[in-house]
Amino acid sequence: MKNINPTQTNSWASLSKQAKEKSSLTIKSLFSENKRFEKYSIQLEDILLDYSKNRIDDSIKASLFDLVEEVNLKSAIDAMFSGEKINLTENRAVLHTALRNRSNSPVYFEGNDVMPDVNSVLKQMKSFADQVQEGKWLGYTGKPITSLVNIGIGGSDLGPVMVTEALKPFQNPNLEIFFVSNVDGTHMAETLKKVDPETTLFFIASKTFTTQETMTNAHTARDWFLKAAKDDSAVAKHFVALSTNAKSVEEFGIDTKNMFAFWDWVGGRYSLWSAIGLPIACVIGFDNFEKLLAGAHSMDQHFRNARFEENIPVILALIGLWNTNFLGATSEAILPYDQYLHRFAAYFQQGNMESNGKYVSRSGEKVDYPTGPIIWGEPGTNGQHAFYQLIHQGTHLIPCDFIAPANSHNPIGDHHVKLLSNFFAQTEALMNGKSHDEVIAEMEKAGKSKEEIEKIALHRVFEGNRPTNSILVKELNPYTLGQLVAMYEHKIFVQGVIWNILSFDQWGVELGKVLANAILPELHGDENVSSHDGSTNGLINAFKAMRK
Ligand SMILES: O=P(O)(O)OC[C@H]1O[C@H](O)[C@H](O)[C@@H](O)[C@@H]1O
Repeated sequence: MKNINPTQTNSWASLSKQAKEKSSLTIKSLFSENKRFEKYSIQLEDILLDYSKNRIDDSIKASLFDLVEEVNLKSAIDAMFSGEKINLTENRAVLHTALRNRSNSPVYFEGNDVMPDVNSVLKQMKSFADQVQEGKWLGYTGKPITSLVNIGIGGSDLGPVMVTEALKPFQNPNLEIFFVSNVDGTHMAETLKKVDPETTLFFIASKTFTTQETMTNAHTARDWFLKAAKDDSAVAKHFVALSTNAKSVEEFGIDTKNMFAFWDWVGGRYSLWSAIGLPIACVIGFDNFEKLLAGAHSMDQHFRNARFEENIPVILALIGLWNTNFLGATSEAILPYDQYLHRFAAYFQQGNMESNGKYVSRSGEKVDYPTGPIIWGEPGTNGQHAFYQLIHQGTHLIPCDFIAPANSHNPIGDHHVKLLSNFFAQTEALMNGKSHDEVIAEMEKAGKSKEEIEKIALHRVFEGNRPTNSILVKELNPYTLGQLVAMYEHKIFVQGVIWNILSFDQWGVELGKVLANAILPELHGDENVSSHDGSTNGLINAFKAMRK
């Protein structure tokens, strides 16, 4: 992968120029071209992306595609898929695509095909998941497992949470799943109240098997379990490990035959396709887990092979880049019109922000352009009654991705058409807005007095011209969810390549961890602490005083 400062490219210069010249360009006006929807939308199997409601015309679009040529995106994609160590600071390859490589064609890492290992863990996962699904995996008193508790954090939590929530309609009704991530004892305590040691299976999910939160929770769960089981040998029936670190798994007391392995070329936030996905496979069944992988694989193929002009992740990346670097947006909202996707934005908060929240370039210099935006969002229509006010009339430009399924798993009465009418209306409103004249005409028609119109009219004006993407999916199922997740993963990758940053490390999470480890012993005992700055000392000492 080349080291190219994007701002030094010709296309960047052209985009900057166009951003200035076309600062008054309105999305609405772009629809004077009546084929805009056809030209600015793209369908891949059951997913339709409409990106026509963006402040992008043909020449901006052309310059954006020039930019990916200038930064050599094609070779970067090849480097990732072919196992090059593109995670330079950790000297690691980035091969989560191999985990869902349903074609089984060889994928080489350091000269060896990784597919036999990938397939062998998938086989082990299938055998285990089948037993849990069929009620054949029995606890220490001979009862089938009914409760699954995943103990993990970050990438070892968010993916399985998001997917199991999204695919609830596919869940085995005999199984219930819980997630404990926070080191706050409350998370564990409240979960343990709901489960029975005889019928509970714990998944200790940690790539490193050293993460403080996860290890603390795992020990607490084991103590709780042994208090009931009173027999160390029962642990084997109730604890499995999902990790790359066999040594620490063994030290914890989990038999390595109950360990499901993955490899350091799988990044934590890209790991739901690996053994980290075992709890997913257990609750929705292995067949459905394979469909999730197949969906992601189909998006991988599309990303790798489609021309950039027809490439969904590339297009999404370029639109995001335009909004961030040329229109000044600092955040992006992900707004699923599907209650099952209620953790989708949270999942991609880690995906995006841990990947592209970086100010140092690949060459070790401080970048002088914005990189990854803040990602946030909640399901519609709840968001509409909470924060859409700011999206419509606030001072920040917030590009939004609206996502909706055409068919609901719960077709009750007219709920779904009501939901979808909002999905369509919001992007229309964000684009068109409502002019002062329209407001006045509307108020006059409603018989409002001149004084009232004068007093209120301006507050009822919507500037509009706020960019959105709409992603319509025939149905939310394992396959389409796999596609959607891989789509955003690759969007993040493309943006990282253009911004010339390293998307697959996460040094920014380290400092806080180290300082917390230094502070931890200081929290014991009564003596005053004076080793920090005034504020930190003051807070620690106040905490100690409150504890007395
Ligand atoms: O899976 P683990 O090794 O326990 O790591 C869990 C998480 O912790 C770290 O702080 C990283 O920032 C995350 O990327 C990772 O997913």
